[in-house]
Amino acid sequence: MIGRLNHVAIAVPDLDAAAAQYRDTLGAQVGAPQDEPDHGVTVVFIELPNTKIELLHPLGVDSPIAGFLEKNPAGGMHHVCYEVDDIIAARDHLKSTGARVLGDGEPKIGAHGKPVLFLHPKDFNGCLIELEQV
Ligand SMILES: CC[C@H](C(=O)O)C(=O)SCCNC(=O)CCNC(=O)[C@H](O)C(C)(C)COP(=O)(O)OP(=O)(O)OC[C@H]1O[C@@H](n2cnc3c(N)ncnc32)[C@H](O)[C@@H]1OP(=O)(O)O
Ligand SMILES: [Co+2]
Repeated sequence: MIGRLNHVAIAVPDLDAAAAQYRDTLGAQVGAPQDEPDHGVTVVFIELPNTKIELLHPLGVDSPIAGFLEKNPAGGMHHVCYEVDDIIAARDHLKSTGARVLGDGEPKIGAHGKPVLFLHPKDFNGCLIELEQV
């Protein structure tokens, strides 16, 4: 069911500083910040030869990553995103296994304009999983 690793997300306390570090210190190809108000974050994507890094910073008052940054003020690995062919079939299969699908269970459009869903980290070895239909 899960396919390619689409991205690894890192929550950061200072988005501009983290983007500059990836661009200048690590010599990576860094995109422009994208506000995603529907998800409560601003994101910056870093293109790598085999996947992407997604830098995340809270946007708005009730960002879903605010609690994570309070617990991890220097930032930290936040989630991995796997690609799936059919996000509804994946969701229904996962729910049938007892996995918790976050939110109302309906996919939202993510940063790449594709449907995404999230699975509770406590159900997957402490790792927050995002699924993106490609
Ligand atoms: C523009 C979209 C973009 C894209 O790629 O397309 C994105 O990726 S948007 C990314 C931001 N959106 C989300 O993360 C949505 C899903 N996340 C959530 O709903 C919450 O973050 C949630 C429920 C995973 C955690 O929320 P919160 O921290 O407020 O809740 P708790 O304090 O109750 O946490 C419960 C428990 O889980 C641990 N936790 C929290 N976040 C993570 C994490 N990223 N990885 C691993 N574990 C996490 C937290 O420490 C609690 O553990 P406990 O032992 O009970 O203290
Ligand atoms: Co993501």
